[in-house]
Amino acid sequence: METELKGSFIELRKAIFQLNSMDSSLLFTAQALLRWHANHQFCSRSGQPTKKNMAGSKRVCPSSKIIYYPQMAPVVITLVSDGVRCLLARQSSFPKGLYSALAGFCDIGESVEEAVRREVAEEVGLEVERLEYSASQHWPFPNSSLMIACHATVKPGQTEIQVNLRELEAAAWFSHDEVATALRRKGPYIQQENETLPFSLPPRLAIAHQLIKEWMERHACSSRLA
Ligand SMILES: NC(=O)c1ccc[n+]([C@@H]2O[C@H](COP(=O)([O-])OP(=O)(O)OC[C@H]3O[C@@H](n4cnc5c(N)ncnc54)[C@H](O)[C@@H]3O)[C@@H](O)[C@H]2O)c1
Repeated sequence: METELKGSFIELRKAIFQLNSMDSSLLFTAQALLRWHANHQFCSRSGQPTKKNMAGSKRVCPSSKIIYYPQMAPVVITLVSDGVRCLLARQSSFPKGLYSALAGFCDIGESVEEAVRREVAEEVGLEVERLEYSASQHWPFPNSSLMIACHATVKPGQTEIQVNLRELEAAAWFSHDEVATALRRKGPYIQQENETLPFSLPPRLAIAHQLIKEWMERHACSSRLA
C-alpha cells in the first residue's frame, strides 16, 4: 500500500509541476482520491484485497468482482438572510472569531431543498421561506464532500435565533457594513478596541466566502435600485 501511495504522490507532483500553478481544486481532488484508495484496500464482501485500476478511478475485488468507485457525501451550505442582514454561525472547533454559513450533511432520501430547511431549523430554529441554488464545490474534509451552496431567506418578522448548542457555539445576524469590514480585513483576525464581537470570515477558497461575497454584491445592487 505504501508503494502504491508513494507512486500516486509522485504522479501528482509531476502533474502539478506540468500545470505550472497550484490549483487548489486539483489538490483537493488528489487528496480526496489518495485518502479514498487508502481506506478501500479490502472488499467488504469477500474480505480480500482490492486492486486499483491504472487510472486510479476505481478499485476491483478479483474474488467477488465488485467494483468500488470513489464516493462523495453531499453537504448543503446555506447563507440565511432576513432581507437586510445575513446569519453567520461558528462551531467551537473553528479558529477564534471565525463565523461561516450554516452547513450540514444531507440525510439519505433527502432532497437538497429538504436538507437546507432541516439544517436551518435544527441549527438556528428558523423557517426558510425561499431558497436559491448558488454554486457547488468539492471539499476534501472530513473525507470527500460535495458542498452545495444556497441562499435562503426567512419569513419577515420571524428572525429570532435559537442556537442549537449541541451543533453550534454561536450564531448571529450581521449587517452589510459589518460583513464589508470583515471582508476587507486581510490576514488573521486582530480584535480592535471598539469591537465587541470578534469576527472574521472563511478564506477565499471556501465556498462559504463566495456565498457571503455574492450576498454582499446583491445587497449593494438592491440598495442602489432602492
Ligand atoms: N467549503 C466551505 O466553505 C465549508 C464551510 C463550512 C463547512 N464546510 C464543511 O461542511 C461539512 C459539514 O459541516 P458540519 O460539520 O457543520 O456538518 P454537520 O452539522 O452535519 O455535522 C457533522 C457531523 O455529521 C455526521 N455525519 C453525517 N454524515 C456524515 C458523512 N457522510 N461524513 C462525515 N460525517 C457525517 C458526523 O457525526 C459529523 O460529526 C464539514 O466537513 C465542513 O468541513 C465547508
